Amino acid sequence: QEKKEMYDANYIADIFYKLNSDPQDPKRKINHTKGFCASGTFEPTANITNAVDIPLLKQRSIPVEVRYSLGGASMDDKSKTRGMAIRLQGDKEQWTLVMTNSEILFAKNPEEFVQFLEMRIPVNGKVDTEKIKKVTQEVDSFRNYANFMNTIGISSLENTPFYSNHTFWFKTPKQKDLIPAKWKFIPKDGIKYLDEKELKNANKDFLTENFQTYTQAKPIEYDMYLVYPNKGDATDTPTALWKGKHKEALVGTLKVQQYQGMQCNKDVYFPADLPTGVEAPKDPLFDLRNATYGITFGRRQ
Ligand code: HEM
Repeated sequence: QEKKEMYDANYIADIFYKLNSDPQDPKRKINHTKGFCASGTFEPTANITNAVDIPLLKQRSIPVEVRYSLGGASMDDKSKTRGMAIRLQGDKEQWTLVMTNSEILFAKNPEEFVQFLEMRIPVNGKVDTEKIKKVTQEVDSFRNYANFMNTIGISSLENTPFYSNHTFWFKTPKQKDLIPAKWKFIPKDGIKYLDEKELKNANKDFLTENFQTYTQAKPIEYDMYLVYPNKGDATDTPTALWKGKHKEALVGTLKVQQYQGMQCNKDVYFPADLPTGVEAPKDPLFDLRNATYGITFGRRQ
């Protein structure tokens, strides 16, 4: 029990600082550090509120702020993990969705989350890669995450999908109980990875460069789907990969049009910022996640 209480948001913020901070730039974001900002619109599917009772989605076109990022403190766009944080700014309500290009998180609880990060902190200037390899195979969540990441490649943003990881809870017009669903944003250009030649030609800022070139002609579009669990799919952990076919609902289309510089790198995006009709996940990490974002944002001020 004592151990559990140690792993609060402050403790986890400290770990991120040990892993990712830069003494030259002490006020930078310490996870998903490199990123850029964009804007666009979200156009809900007509009548989607017949499936889920979210009044925000009655608005025909909702302005959106977007922050694309790389995982960790990587400064190289040729790394694999991507983040997309978006804020739907409706006339009356807003909805912040904070996602990565992985369908699953690497940890099912605070203990695993801490273990995953702590083993990556250099000791006497050295990262213990042997230990990381060994523990990755030993812990189910770590191994499953590593296996998932091995199935994907390095992608440009118009070819990158983004996932909620967590299962959220949705109000429907007819049922009393909320229903569980994950969400995903699937690029209309399809999910594709850079081939060897493209990788060789890409530089460490290719994501921004590609985005700016692409959006001169047209927006990058993603279809947002709710994915409903099948019988037996776990809804109480961000580590569960829901395999096979699922019932889905097309919620709407995100169109990302305008590059907006780097100013939003200073901002924070709270995954618990939800509109009427959507409720928080019931897993052991969501609240801690939000509390940690608050702490690291606070330390930047
Ligand atoms: C469960 C799935 C998770 C996803 C999909 C996710 C995704 C992201 C993304 C996309 C960002 C960058 C947001 C931005 O653009 O500013 C971010 C930031 C961050 N994440 Fe997560 N994350 C997850 C879980 C967690 C958990 C469990 C923790 C810690 C308990 C955590 C700690 C952080 C921190 C400290 C930041 C920086 C926040 C800031 O200072 O602005 N993440 N995450």
